[in-house]
Amino acid sequence: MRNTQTARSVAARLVAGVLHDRLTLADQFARGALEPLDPAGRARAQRLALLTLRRVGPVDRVLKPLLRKAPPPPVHAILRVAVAEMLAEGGEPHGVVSEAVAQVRAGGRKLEGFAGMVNAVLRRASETPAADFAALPPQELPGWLRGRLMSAWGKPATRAMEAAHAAGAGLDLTPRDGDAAALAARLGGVALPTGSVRITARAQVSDLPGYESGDWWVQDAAAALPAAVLCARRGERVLDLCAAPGGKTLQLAAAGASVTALDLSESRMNRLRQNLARCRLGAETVVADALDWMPAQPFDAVLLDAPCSATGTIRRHPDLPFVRDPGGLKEIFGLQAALLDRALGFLKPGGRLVYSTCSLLPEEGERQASAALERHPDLRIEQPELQGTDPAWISPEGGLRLRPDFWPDLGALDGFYIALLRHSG
Ligand SMILES: C[S@@+](CC[C@H](N)C(=O)[O-])C[C@H]1O[C@@H](n2cnc3c(N)ncnc32)[C@H](O)[C@@H]1O
Repeated sequence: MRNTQTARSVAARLVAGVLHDRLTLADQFARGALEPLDPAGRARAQRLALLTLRRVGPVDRVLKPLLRKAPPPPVHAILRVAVAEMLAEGGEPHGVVSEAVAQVRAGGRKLEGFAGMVNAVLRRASETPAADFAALPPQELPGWLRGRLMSAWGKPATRAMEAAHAAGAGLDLTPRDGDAAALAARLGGVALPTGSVRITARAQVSDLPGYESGDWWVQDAAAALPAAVLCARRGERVLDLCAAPGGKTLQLAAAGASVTALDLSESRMNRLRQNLARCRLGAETVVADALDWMPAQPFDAVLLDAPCSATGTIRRHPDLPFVRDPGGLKEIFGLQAALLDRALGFLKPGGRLVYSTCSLLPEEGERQASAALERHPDLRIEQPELQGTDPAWISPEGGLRLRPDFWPDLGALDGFYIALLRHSG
């Protein structure tokens, strides 16, 4: 095959992998999908795939009237990536169209017959004014998730979340020394009200000043808040349960706590250890199932960042809605409740627990906290007091609800739920 190893062709294969084979981008990267490219090509292929997946709905609105029937998945993906590049990124039509045609020609006997159609369709698509494309409704969430979000948060909020998903996410950093203003000035970013730094310019993470010396780590502004709510103090014994790859462990260790980080996954725990080493921070690491493990001594505080649907992270992972379905949700809700009960048993009397999930579903947030209060009559929920958060984000039971339609002027944040729980004594 000729011409199959460009950023555009790899992007098209990634998009087909998500939309047709229902593979996450992470799975495809792990299988070596980016390997044929140099570092700049890899970054470009990822960017193009993300750009396309965030706009499949609008792209298909442009393509549908131009197609007599759906072409084979590899051709469809080439068309989708090309339309996204031309209409959302201002890609120069001549170059985009001729490479798309070359990709189809290089696709062997099954695909080469589509070259003429691809040429004609993309030329017509390129005539769409960019402003008309930008005005199309954003990519909709799949029905199972959209329905749940509509009933939890209402139609306007769900639409606003879809718009935030389409807009994507900047690069958020957590400063090791907590000085967001200084780090923002050093890197040309913006200090966010909650203490994270947002980099809006395109940047290669490992090229940014302070990466090697571990002066900061990548962490969405919302993901930085569970540890902020826990507010670990120097010398406290803190358990980070479900810890890997360790963004929250780094925060707890940077606060001076004596941290035990536990996770089920050895490979993810290795990433946590690498992150600790880069940031010159220390923690005890344990690879174990939290449901079987027993600590030698109870803890002052526990942070339980439970496994979840990850529906709060679609800004960063636009592949998720296409590959996930509601199957398995009940099981994960049950695991969250079991982990919460287990984690409460690891606390000293009067100790505190932060329960968090990067989910938009109340079943993984508000309802888990309320159900825990019912199961444990001596448990109470304390309202978190955090700089930069809006009092309207406190939900009726007292937890903190974060959604991607919040902070529209600052570039949004991931969806999260955070509750601070304490035994009465
Ligand atoms: C949401 S992620 C944690 C992210 C992490 N807290 C951070 O800030 O980087 C959930 C983690 O739970 C771990 N996990 C799932 N089930 C577990 C169990 N039964 N015991 C321990 N860890 C578990 C997964 O391996 C995964 O790393």
